[in-house]
Amino acid sequence: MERAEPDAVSVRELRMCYGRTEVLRGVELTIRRGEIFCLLGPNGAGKTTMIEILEGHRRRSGGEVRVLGSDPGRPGPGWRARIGVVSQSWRDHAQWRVGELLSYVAGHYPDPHDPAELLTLVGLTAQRDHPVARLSGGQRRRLDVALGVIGRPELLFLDEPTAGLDPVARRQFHDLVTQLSGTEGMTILLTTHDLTEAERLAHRIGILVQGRLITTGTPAALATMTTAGTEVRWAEAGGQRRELVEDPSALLRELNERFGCAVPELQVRRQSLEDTYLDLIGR
Ligand SMILES: Nc1ncnc2c1ncn2[C@@H]1O[C@H](COP(=O)(O)OP(=O)(O)OP(=O)(O)O)[C@@H](O)[C@H]1O
Repeated sequence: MERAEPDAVSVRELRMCYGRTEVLRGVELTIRRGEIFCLLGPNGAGKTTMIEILEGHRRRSGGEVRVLGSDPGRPGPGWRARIGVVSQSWRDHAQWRVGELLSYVAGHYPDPHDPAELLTLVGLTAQRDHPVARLSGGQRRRLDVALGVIGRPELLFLDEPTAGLDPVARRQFHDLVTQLSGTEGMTILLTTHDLTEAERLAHRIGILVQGRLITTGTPAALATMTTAGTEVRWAEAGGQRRELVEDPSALLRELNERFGCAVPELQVRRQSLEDTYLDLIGR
């Protein structure tokens, strides 16, 4: 019955106060099944608080929340096994061996992944017999992810999953998330401060500022939301010229005619998600 719920997450008028400080102020959000949704926002905006409420780890002050059809504040039996949380608490299990820990956690789920296959998927086969304490930061992060998805969750929460990873490990992690979303049809909610990561991974992005979700949209739609689209720069008459245009073709033709084929110091740059983000949070 619960599985007939069309959306993975539905949030209406969500409010959260710590004492007298209001941290979430009427958040409205829907995440469709199978979506990778990325929550962006400055430090202290309320992202972790919101994720903890959706995971059922924090009691909200007000509003309606449904996660996989249930209220995470009062989940039904079996609900917790349907969500995956990538946590760092496994570091307390430093003496466990990687493969043993994964097999132990798999034993708590009705239909878990095969631990050996999952180790291959996250690139930790060579570390199967290593104690958790001996893993590097990036390897631990992969183990965190393996532990978060071992129970084949329908919805996975990732709070700043690539913080501290080097560029190669980060790219491998992106491939892993895309693969999990594609092959398992998993819904994924992640937070990050890396806008390139958000652009690369997310089907939709939401920007949370001071406890309010001020906009949601696809990365492409958000990138051109607050500006004309393309920035063209060139040098002329001893100075720098800059124009923002929706379609640069006409301007480029005009510059070519004016200068011949080599327009001095020509730069053409699409407006990025970062431009919109900085513009929106700066307002
Ligand atoms: N347990 C708590 N008690 C009191 N205030 C808290 C608690 N947890 C978070 N806060 C406050 O709530 C606000 C939102 O914090 P939260 O961690 O949700 O933000 P965030 O968007 O995840 O930030 P960051 O990007 O820095 O991780 C902050 O002002 C923080 O100081």
